[in-house]
Amino acid sequence: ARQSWGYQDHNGPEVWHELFPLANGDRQSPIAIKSSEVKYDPFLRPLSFSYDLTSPKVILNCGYAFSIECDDTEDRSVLRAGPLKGSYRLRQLHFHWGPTDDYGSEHTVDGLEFAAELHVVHWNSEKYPCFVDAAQQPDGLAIVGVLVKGSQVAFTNFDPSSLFPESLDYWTYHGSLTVPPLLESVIWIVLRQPITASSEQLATFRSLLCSAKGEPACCLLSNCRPPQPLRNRHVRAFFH
Ligand SMILES: N/C(=N\S(N)(=O)=O)N1CCCC1
Ligand SMILES: [Zn+2]
Repeated sequence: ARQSWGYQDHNGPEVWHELFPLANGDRQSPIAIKSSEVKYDPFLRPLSFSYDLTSPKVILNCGYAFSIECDDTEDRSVLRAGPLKGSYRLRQLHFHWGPTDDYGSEHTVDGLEFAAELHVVHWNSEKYPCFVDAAQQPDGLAIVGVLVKGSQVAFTNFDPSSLFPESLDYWTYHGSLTVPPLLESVIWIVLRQPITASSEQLATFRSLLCSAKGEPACCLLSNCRPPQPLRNRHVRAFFH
């Protein structure tokens, strides 16, 4: 079915509220992280993840990005600890990017926009039977956001942790999906240290098509939602 929303003027983030009223909700994502306003939380634990190389199954164009979909029928690849209670099962990973290397990340840090952003999506498999159910719950999903800055870098294998930066320092806050249905079910864990991608890799992102087969080719030049109001939320830091 034709996608009802996208990133162009007629169907982009500024009009998502027309079809998805949650767009104006109180825990929307992404946000602009202001490092001077985050609060160190000594009770936050280090992230703990274990990813099985065989979990990723397919890579596909999901219309708003390309995503690597994983087999989440059992607890083979999980994320634990950090700000989380219990364990969250790997579902999929995908990227967001912009029309040039100057911007394209969804979260920003002290006004800094990065070239792109990786999202590694997990769901609370201890409390809920499946991703779709978990996505309706305030503690249903945990998404690791990895900022990507433009430059030359080697880039290899499917193990999502191969894409994590050296430091696992992170900020965390309660938010939402950044794409419709914008469900406010996400515990965001945004890593402080960015990874790097080459200009050629970012250009390849932009060559992805958002037009359906048989339609005139239309490239997905950008798929990043701008930061949303923080409202009555605090961002906690794992690091000093
Ligand atoms: N995780 C997601 N979006 S995002 N950009 O919040 O990570 N989704 C997973 C399936 C539908 C959207
Ligand atoms: Zn995303």
